[in-house]
Amino acid sequence: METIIEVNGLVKAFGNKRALSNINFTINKGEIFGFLGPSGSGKTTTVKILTSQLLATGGTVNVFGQEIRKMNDADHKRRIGILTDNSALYERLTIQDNLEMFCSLYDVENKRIAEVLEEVNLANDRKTLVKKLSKGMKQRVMLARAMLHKPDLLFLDEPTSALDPVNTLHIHEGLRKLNREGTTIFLTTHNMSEAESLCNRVAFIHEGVIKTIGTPEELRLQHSDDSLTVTVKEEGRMILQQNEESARRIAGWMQAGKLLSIHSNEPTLGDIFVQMTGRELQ
Ligand SMILES: Nc1ncnc2c1ncn2[C@@H]1O[C@H](COP(=O)(O)OP(=O)(O)OP(=O)(O)O)[C@@H](O)[C@H]1O
Repeated sequence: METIIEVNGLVKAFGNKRALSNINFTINKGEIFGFLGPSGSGKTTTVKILTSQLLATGGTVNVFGQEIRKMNDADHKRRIGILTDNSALYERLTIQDNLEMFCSLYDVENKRIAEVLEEVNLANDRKTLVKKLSKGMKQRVMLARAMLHKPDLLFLDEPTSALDPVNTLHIHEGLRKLNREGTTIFLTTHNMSEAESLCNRVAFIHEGVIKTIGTPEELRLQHSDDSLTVTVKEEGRMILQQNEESARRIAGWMQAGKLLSIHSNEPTLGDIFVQMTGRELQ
């Protein structure tokens, strides 16, 4: 499997404040990797270091097999797409003109613009001036810009933070499509349902330390308490532990046609985050 990002012992300090402590992880080609943590946990700092906008204090970061500090050549930059809160747009130009400028910079044909605008649900707004757009629409234009050149690696810092649920779903579809076409995605979020629906693997970061890394499924299984919630006619809803006694009671309710629903109590990623850190993700 091809490694796209390899981070070893990453440390970042701002003066005497440590924002990141001994961060280690690897991301393989084709993954959608989620970096989950509450505000101030170190997500943006990590993205900035991985995209060479900020220098690390210690440790090593390799992207596409090359040390990030040596990654200045245009070819490498061309392979990366970035959406962060400091991605700027030209306010006095239209969406189309903004994207055309980026096309010429990255040697992409203008016809690609229609495709990305479709993916971010802005196909009918391409002639609108950026200064007239809402915050969520601007975020979608910035996302379109980051996707325009079909980068091998896409960094998204809170990509749907300003979006309503309908546009969030639309964007998720667009990101899955880009991922199927070969783009590896590194995504930061404090939205656990976004991580559950999009990410192959997630890392939990808290106060600059990675608490755990795994697939959402692995993490749910590791933290599941094996209990079941059952709803029974005339008796209501109850929680049962999985054992012989519960199996006998469930079989009895089934025979009597009284079992209305049964499901395992798997924790959400948000529940697991609280279990591990004592803090909510939001
Ligand atoms: N330029 C800076 N100077 C000093 N401290 C900084 C600087 N940038 C970030 N920090 C501190 O580093 C820590 C991590 O910040 P970071 O922006 O990476 O968090 P985050 O997880 O991205 O938060 P959010 O979800 O709010 O964007 C915070 O304590 C923050 O105050």
